[in-house]
Amino acid sequence: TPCDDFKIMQEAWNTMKNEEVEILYTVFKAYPDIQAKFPQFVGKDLETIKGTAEFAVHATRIVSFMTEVISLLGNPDNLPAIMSLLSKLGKDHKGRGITVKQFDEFHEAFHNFLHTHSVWNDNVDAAWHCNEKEIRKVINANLE
Ligand code: HEM
Repeated sequence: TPCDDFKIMQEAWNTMKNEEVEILYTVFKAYPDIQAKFPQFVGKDLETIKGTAEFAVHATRIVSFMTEVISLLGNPDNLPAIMSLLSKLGKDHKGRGITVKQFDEFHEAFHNFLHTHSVWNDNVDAAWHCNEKEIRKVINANLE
């Protein structure tokens, strides 16, 4: 299955994973309701907060989480670790009042970011979608 092509997914991600600030900026720009859930960013001008240390710190938290999960893919021994990371992410965000709909929005904006990178192609896309589907299932089950 395309899910087994996790290596091409990891290689593609490695070329983008240090664009933390651009990734969070893309998401906030497309969906101000996501920005509004952050006590430290609510009501502030996105262009201004983009350059702050706080913004970089939080962007790096999110993107490092993705890197951690993506790195663990492909080894069945890592499945319990992946499940526990994703369940915790879902539960912690549920506790903050964040919805599946907002994760869908995040997902869509994040994909717009991914697709604008030259490394993206049909093989990366297939591997990404297959793995992501499984990942989202676990997060959603804990958000609901
Ligand atoms: C869907 C919209 C999302 C909203 C509204 C949201 C909101 C938040 C908020 C308010 C915090 C706490 C910030 C703080 O304490 O300074 C947080 C923490 C965090 N978020 Fe999100 N988040 C979203 C999606 C995501 C996604 C997609 C990921 C990763 C794939 C993620 C990863 C994290 C991590 C790793 C933390 C820090 C650990 C924690 O406290 O749970 N978030 N998020």
